Amino acid sequence: MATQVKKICCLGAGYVGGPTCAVIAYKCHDIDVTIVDLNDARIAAWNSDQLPIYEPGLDKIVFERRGKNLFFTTEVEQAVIEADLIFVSVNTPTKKSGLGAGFAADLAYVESATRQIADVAKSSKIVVEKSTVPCRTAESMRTILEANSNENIRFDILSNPEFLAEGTAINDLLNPDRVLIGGLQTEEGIRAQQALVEVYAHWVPKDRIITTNLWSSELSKLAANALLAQRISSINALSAICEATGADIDEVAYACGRDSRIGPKFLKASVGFGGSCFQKDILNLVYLSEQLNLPEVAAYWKQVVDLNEYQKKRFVSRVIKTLFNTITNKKIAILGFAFKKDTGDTRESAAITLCKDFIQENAKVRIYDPKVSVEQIFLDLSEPGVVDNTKYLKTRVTITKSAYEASEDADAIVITTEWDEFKELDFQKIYDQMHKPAFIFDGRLILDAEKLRNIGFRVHTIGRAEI
Ligand SMILES: NC(=O)c1ccc[n+]([C@@H]2O[C@H](COP(=O)([O-])OP(=O)(O)OC[C@H]3O[C@@H](n4cnc5c(N)ncnc54)[C@H](O)[C@@H]3O)[C@@H](O)[C@H]2O)c1
Ligand SMILES: O=c1ccn([C@@H]2O[C@H](COP(=O)(O)OP(=O)(O)O[C@H]3O[C@H](CO)[C@@H](O)[C@H](O)[C@H]3O)[C@@H](O)[C@H]2O)c(=O)[nH]1
Repeated sequence: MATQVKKICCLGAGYVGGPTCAVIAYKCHDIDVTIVDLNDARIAAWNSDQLPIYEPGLDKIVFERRGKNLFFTTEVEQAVIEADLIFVSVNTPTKKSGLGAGFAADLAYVESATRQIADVAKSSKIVVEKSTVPCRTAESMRTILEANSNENIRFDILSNPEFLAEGTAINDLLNPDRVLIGGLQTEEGIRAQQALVEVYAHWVPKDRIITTNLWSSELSKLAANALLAQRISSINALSAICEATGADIDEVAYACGRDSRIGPKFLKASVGFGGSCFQKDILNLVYLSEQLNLPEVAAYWKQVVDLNEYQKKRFVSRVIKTLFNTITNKKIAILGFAFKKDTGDTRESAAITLCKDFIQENAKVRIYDPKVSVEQIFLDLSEPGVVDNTKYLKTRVTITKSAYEASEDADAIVITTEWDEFKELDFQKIYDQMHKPAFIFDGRLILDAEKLRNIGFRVHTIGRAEI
């Protein structure tokens, strides 16, 4: 018989912990879900009308269950003591210093969360690794937890990586392609695995709940992200060939994607992938491969990230070259700052690299994004440690309230995020208020180039030759 889970605690109220556990509360009224975080402001926001993250459909779910079987608190100890299953959903950023800096995942938050559980638990717990971690991290967690268990307390450890994508998180959680649960293949491990299967089975068909051993589960998360990012780097590499030959990347992607072995998804050329996961997780895989003395494997995956950097730089060069090899004091309207549409998240957004490069070239950058705050944009563009960088930035960067305001007197528009509202803009109005020649660089292939050319724009699209 599987243990029945009645109380869940989630350590980490971020982009994953918040939506994931809110959906569990929404679908499992018989389970109490408490999401905890060390960050007071974040928890206060989860308890307010203005949630700390923007995600379509999230408000409805949180507002419906909050205070009933969904709770947000900074009282970590109490929540851990009461829970029978604990998700560890803390951040695992790339290490900035020390061994493996720039590649390895920083596991300090995972370890401290694990120690916290070991320190305060007074009864047996199922501990679930939700964060994305290097393969075999569960072993270190188990060692820490087992060193603190006794005849009255045992800890079972599971790996349950999250596959949601930002912007579609709620739909991804409500209708997942699969849920992956890895466990030790012992009697107790399998029992713990089944307990978590039963939680998801409240709404996920059982044939979509995959159970594997711990290490396959951990590695599958890194592998899935590496494979997805590899598709984008592949299509972006082809976009460079299209620009040089007259082939059209959307047509190439469509033609290739119609092969059922390839499939149509994740073949959209862009200014480069962003987000908190792809780069971090591939670098993590590169580091793991090197640690395993597999340098050829490491080099193979590293190329996916290198190509992504190349794509961003290639796009910047195209803009500068087209604007007569200088953008000094030219006004460039940047439409979109988030790393993709339908999120306010800017982590590793290609727009950051592009804006920094334009500022380096002394351009005046006017940025509009429907969901990213002014403070966040300045934070992303500032260079830590450089004195008065913010003061300088304010002379170069203007954040506007609309795409129209951003493009006033601009020399060029650069589309960096594929927000739907950019497709609906009145481009005649925009053209009329821009310097001439008026340039548009579509880094997301969302605009009708023909229509824009008829208005008078000079249009440059990623993956298409200049006309
Ligand atoms: N963002 C995504 O779309 C996504 C998707 C799948 C997996 N992941 C993975 O999930 C993990 C979390 O990502 P995220 O985007 O939610 O990160 P995040 O930074 O938004 O949230 C992590 C939260 O954990 C909190 N925290 C750290 N240590 C804690 C502790 N000991 N106790 C309580 N709270 C603590 C932090 O204050 C922070 O609010 C990462 O490993 C990430 O790779 C992220
Ligand atoms: O065809 C495509 C698809 C995506 N992107 C870009 O790739 C980045 C990542 O997009 P996406 O994968 O949709 O969003 P994430 O929220 O980063 O989700 C990825 O990373 C998560 C964190 O690990 C995983 O859980 C998800 O399964 C995985 O899709 C964004 O900049 C997109 O604009 C493209 O350029 N072309």
